[in-house]
Amino acid sequence: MGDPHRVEEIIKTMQKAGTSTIQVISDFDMTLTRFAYNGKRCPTSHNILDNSKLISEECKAQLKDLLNIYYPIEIDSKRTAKEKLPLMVEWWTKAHTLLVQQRIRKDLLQDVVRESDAMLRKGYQLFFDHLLEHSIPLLIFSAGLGDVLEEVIRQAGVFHPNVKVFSNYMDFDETGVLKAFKGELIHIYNKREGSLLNTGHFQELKSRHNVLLVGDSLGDLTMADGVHGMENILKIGFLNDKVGYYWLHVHQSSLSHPNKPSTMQKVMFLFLLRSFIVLMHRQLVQALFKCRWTLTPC
Ligand SMILES: Nc1ccn([C@@H]2O[C@H](COP(=O)(O)O)[C@@H](O)[C@H]2O)c(=O)n1
Repeated sequence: MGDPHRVEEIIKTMQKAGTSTIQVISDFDMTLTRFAYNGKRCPTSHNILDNSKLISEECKAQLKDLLNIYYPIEIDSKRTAKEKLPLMVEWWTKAHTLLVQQRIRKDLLQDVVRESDAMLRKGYQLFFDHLLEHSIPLLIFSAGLGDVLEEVIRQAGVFHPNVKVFSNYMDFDETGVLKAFKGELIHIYNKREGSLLNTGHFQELKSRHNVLLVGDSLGDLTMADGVHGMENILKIGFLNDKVGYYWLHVHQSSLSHPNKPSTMQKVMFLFLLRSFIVLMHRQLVQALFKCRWTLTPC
């Protein structure tokens, strides 16, 4: 936390305002799902499909090549969002074109998810159930694959009525074969609540001015842009491998990412480290003395 006092203030204000004023906006991949389990990377909603039996070996190799080219760009903290945006659109477009060529069958998506290593984050049950219990809307904004991620949530038994997903959805033909993707492409830099509200489906959100925002990348920071009359926002970022301290640099007020230390913090740290070493040394000397006294017969 950049400013723990401010975070505490926000939490207290939100608690006082009550559950009827809150909405939760969350990213999906690597935020609601696990980043790794037993030392192994968990799949994104795209990866679930990419690595499945529905994709030919040749296509798998092509999708992997794309991942190897574009993922390092996605997490490169030296490039600006402006620089990355066209490249991300390029990645998503190429990958979706390849997926469409695979003639994926809708009725097999359930199996693919069941056979995958997809896993919701530890504590997900409590999180989803608690929001339902208090009728708090959970909006999931994902640049992943809507049909796949919905299935992950459904199979985990937490696709409650208060959960709304905003993502890339597949368009199937009358025989249930993938023919295209519906609507505007959603990538990591255009996830916004504003576009949802314009559809008129979520009028109830207009009275919810307090937001809990959860994500893991820079693009996720703007997911609440467009929330009407926002009063308080608490942003929680998961530090996976997307150099997360930038979250704090941008929004110092309410994040739980490790920050890049200031000079003052470095001086404090060195001072504390020195005090700790001196103390340990003293205790060690005392212990040695004590030891000698105990061992020496009177
Ligand atoms: N072909 C692709 C394209 C993107 N990804 C990953 O999906 C993530 C987006 O999903 P969110 O729920 O986090 O919005 C993104 O971080 C990409 O790394 C992919 O795996 N394959």
